Amino acid sequence: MILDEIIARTKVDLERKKKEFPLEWLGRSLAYNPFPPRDVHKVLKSTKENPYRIIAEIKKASPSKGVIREDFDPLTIAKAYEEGGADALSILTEPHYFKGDIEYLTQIRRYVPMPLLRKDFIIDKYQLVEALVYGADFVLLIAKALTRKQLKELLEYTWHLGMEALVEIHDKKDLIKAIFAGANIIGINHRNLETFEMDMSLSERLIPLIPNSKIIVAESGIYEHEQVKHLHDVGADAFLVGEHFMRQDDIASALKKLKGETV
Ligand SMILES: O=C(O)c1ccccc1NCC(=O)[C@H](O)[C@H](O)COP(=O)(O)O
Repeated sequence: MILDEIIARTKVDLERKKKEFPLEWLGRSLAYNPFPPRDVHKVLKSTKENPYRIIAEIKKASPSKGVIREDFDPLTIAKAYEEGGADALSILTEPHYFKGDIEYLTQIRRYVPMPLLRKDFIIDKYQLVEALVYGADFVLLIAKALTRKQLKELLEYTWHLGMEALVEIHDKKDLIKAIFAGANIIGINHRNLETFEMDMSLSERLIPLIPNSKIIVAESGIYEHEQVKHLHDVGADAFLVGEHFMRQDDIASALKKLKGETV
């Protein structure tokens, strides 16, 4: 089970980090934090003027695809996303399976204006403080990786720190967890994180069950404008896209095309 494996590895790293840099130490650096979190609601909610909100992902590798992009410079990619009109960036910070690095958040935050998502396997409040210190505006919380109680506690602590969370679901059980925890932003991941199977009709089935007040993000397997248009028509506000962009030479043009702009 890959998700269990990633979480077990994350726990080992976490114990080491907590010894090396105790929470009190990390917390102290918040006094000098140059990166207060920014409002992500207004950039992710679809409007008439800007219907297709894009969260563009920076990821070198993944368990299902291996290395996706050899020529990988996170800041260059972030700038291309800015040029293409991305609304927010999703930055993989998990080091072993996605070849990410938490330092990418700080590097990118200095140079691009869009809100940043810390995309990782968050199971502990320590990682939320870390996300804030390194410059994240919002974090990923995966419903399947957490109990109801854990999800609620982590979500509330995220808000306490002034950040937001994208709460990711893959079925009705996850959705119920997300609603009970009080999630404002719900991501429907078309990818099953255990089997890697894709179900592109999942958004169609789950969106009608989500209260209107929530911001809805369609995640994974998105590569053409027709898909974005269809998912928007069934109620999605924003679209999380990784692999498609990571495989492009001209990332900015690919982003514009995905939004339906003529390039
Ligand atoms: O993608 C994987 O192999 C994976 C495995 C285990 C946990 C998470 C995983 N991926 C995270 C994601 O779902 C994607 O990075 C994200 O939604 C973007 O998807 P895509 O556009 O298909 O790269």
